[in-house]
Amino acid sequence: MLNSANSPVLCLASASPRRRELLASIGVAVEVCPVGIDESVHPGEAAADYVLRLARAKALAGSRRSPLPSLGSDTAVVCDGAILGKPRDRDHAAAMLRRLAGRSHEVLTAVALNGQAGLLDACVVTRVIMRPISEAEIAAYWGTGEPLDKAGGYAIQGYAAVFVERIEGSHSAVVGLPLFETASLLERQGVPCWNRAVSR
Ligand SMILES: Cc1cn([C@H]2C[C@H](O)[C@@H](COP(=O)(O)OP(=O)(O)OP(=O)(O)O)O2)c(=O)[nH]c1=O
Repeated sequence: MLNSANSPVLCLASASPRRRELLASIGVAVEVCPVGIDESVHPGEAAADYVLRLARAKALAGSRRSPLPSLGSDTAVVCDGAILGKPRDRDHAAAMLRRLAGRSHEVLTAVALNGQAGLLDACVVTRVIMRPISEAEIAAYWGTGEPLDKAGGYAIQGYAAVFVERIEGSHSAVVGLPLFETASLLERQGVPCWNRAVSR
């Protein structure tokens, strides 16, 4: 019954295994089409504009690779208005975690879906509140290997869960794809999720 057991219904314009797993969790099987996009921030660009621009660009690039409806997404960690991308190295990762510890920051995730209804998008903001983190923990966390490919240098779905006191918003959005908003976009584009044949 679930699409995940059948043929792909969506082109996922992303190299992120998290996004593929999140879509599979709501019964959406994808064709993975990673696209190379310049992720530099434009001067003076607001964080929401930035993630939306990248999500749209990824979705459109996916549409050039596949005839299926195409989904792109982007996640950024924002602290005091500064966009924190992925850490370059150990020192950069440690500096990011020191900055995020003992306070709250925002995670912005945009999703764009190009399909029969055109290019539709949504942007979700989630507040993440972290407890203070010791220098020993910061050093040990680097050793887990988690920080490198994550915005802000941490993974809420992994070892960094012990640092996160609470969130206000969407857990799936922090991991890389806001599932509630994504399901709504899929429905508007006529792309089936697990509940397509069930009345609401
Ligand atoms: C904050 C946070 C981010 N992340 C991830 C989500 C995204 O995959 C990544 C941010 O980088 P993105 O550029 O949004 O995505 P990506 O490079 O992984 O994949 P692609 O551009 O091909 O779609 O950080 C977590 O997995 N957990 C977290 O807690």
